[in-house]
Amino acid sequence: MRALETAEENIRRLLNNPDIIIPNHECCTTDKSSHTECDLCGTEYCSQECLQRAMAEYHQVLCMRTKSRDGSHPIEIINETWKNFYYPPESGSIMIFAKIFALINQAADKSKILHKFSQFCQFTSNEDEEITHKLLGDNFRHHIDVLREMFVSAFGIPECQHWMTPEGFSSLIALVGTNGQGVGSSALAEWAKRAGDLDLPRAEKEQLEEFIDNLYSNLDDESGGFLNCEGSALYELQSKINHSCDPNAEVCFLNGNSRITVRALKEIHQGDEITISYLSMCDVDRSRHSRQKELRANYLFQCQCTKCLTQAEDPDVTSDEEFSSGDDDN
Ligand SMILES: C[S@@+](CC[C@H](N)C(=O)[O-])C[C@H]1O[C@@H](n2cnc3c(N)ncnc32)[C@H](O)[C@@H]1O
Repeated sequence: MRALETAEENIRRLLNNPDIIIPNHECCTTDKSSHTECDLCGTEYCSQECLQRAMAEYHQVLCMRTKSRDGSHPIEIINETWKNFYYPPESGSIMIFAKIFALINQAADKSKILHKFSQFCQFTSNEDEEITHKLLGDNFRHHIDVLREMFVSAFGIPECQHWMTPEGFSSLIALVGTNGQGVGSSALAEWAKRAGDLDLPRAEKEQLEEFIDNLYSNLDDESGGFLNCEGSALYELQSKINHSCDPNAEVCFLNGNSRITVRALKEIHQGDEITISYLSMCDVDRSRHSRQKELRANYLFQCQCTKCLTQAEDPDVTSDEEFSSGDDDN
């Protein structure tokens, strides 16, 4: 998910203005001289190393083997269908399923990689709470079935039969839904961070900061928050970390790429459980009732963190500012 465009190309595209020039080009991390592509299908990679790794792990299965895009390849059909279901499509998030099937299909030792996936939580519902993951609810059921049939025809391999039934495919969706981590990389954000860190004379620094502020405010008007190369990723270790509404650590992307970091928010002693928040910074400050509602809908659990247990006697009130989903207050 490394951005392939330069920061300048990024801003020109997002503002639909081909004349914008950004200063301090040395802060842009995109190195086009290292870019390469798959000879057969033309998929672009940030480096030869990245292409070789993809080839070794999954690209031989995903490769369309032609550079012409006429919409008939199963991968194109899956992507197009996804875009029709969602806007903005963030089509990367459907490609994680294609990558999972391709990884297994291409692996020499299929049982080893299947074992890895079996280590992630993959419940579709929490029977004690009588709740089902919101992606699997009535509104989404038809979409899931359409996608399942497409995946069956594109990747129907014997080793993955357990995910090809309606229940099995739902459990795969729940696996990504409850363990997946959103990743966004943006050439502009990387440039802005590095440019902001430059050691410059005061007047020059203020001018640069003003330029960056203006860029972001224009971007907000033009494209909203949709700036990044976005997708979902599964991190084996990070997905083992439980949620707390008063976490002692947080997840961050220090380099603006897909390398994840878990950073302490307070002192953590030997033997303490490391916890992160599955809720956004803003949502984690809401009432216990609102937090639990969101965690039940998205992650299928009744939060047992220390903060929730301490607030167990609080009345079931919803925070003034409700979650953006606008769900019923159940
Ligand atoms: C991404 S996994 C976290 C790792 C998981 N505990 C494991 O053993 O693999 C998320 C699941 O962990 C459990 N979980 C995480 N935080 C929790 C909390 N605060 N209270 C209760 N269950 C929690 C829930 O079952 C949730 O669906």
